Amino acid sequence: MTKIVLRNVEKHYGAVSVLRDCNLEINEGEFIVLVGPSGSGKTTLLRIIAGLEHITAGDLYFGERRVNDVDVGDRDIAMVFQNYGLYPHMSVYDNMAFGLKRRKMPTDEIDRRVRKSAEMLNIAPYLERRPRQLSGGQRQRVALGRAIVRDPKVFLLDEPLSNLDAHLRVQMRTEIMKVHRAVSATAVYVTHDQVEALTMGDRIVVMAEGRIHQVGTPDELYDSPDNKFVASFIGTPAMGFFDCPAAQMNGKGKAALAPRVRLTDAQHGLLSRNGNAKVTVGIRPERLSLTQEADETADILLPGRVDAVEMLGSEQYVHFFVEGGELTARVPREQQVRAGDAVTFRADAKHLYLFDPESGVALR
Ligand SMILES: Nc1ncnc2c1ncn2[C@@H]1O[C@H](COP(=O)(O)OP(=O)(O)OP(=O)(O)O)[C@@H](O)[C@H]1O
Repeated sequence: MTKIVLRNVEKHYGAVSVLRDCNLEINEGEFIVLVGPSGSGKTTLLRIIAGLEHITAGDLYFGERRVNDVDVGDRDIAMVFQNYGLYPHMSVYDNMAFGLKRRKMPTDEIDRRVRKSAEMLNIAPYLERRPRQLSGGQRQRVALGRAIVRDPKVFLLDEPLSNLDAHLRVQMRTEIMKVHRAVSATAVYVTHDQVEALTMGDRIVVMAEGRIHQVGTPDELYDSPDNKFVASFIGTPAMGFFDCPAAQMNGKGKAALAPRVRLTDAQHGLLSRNGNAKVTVGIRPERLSLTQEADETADILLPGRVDAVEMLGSEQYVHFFVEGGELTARVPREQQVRAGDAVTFRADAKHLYLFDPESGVALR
């Protein structure tokens, strides 16, 4: 186990800046997930931790030791990749033993470690097979096994489940977390899938365009996103937004189709402190429910028109336009809603998120 610290890390390829001013502390034994859209710099950050990429500026520490210039082989890390990286001509056993043999570990110790890891990962019956004789899920277990036999201080995983089907992916998430607990190494896991991030991470690092936007526990990111990007990226279906003049937020509603927004006193205070003429309002889909236009009890009343309905079996996602934006609501399947319908949704003021429309920063 080791603590990993990044201070003001930058990565440029020539004139192209790929990572900008990245600061992060990963605690000993923690399972950290780097999540973000394609091209946000997750893999680059992971490869920097591995020592596969050089840092353009800034510092990287493993514990107290500055490792900017330490070779991959001297960092005591193990990596698991999306494409497994197994040797096709070797048996599962030899794939797992390979790294240990190269380090001249005694044969009986290698055997003990390979068999113990194979037991843990339920691949003991396949030790004599070649990788091509295994399913995708079994190959991924071998790749994990090869990493854990080395008993590394740091475990780096780059989209290890993205080649697996949806069902297997869910199963392997649990397996990986079990393995992590058993080996108690510090783990850094890259994914573009926010559900994977929320279910696996002790903490999550949300990245976009080479920057770290927010670091927090799944609850912190879900409940208190620092900006509109994090708010929209974390959560399925995604949070919807509409822009609203601050002056309209007095409970009256300007026109027949304008949202009626009756804020809490605290939210009014926030708006006047920030001095915004306009504000972006965000609402999570599970906080909206269908109501009538004349609903006098609602803090927030949102008349709109249905854009599309996604049926999911147990429930449906209703996407609807309101003045200033588009929202999504989770609606019980019994409630009949069709594209083109005029609808009115309600929400409680305490479930609103307020953002600066220019910068996207959450108002606090
Ligand atoms: N060797 C390189 N030379 C120039 N640009 C590069 C190089 N490697 C990566 N990049 C660029 O750096 C950016 C970040 O890439 P990176 O692979 O880290 O993103 P990512 O978040 O892991 O994306 P993905 O989820 O698609 O793998 C991308 O815009 C990519 O094109």
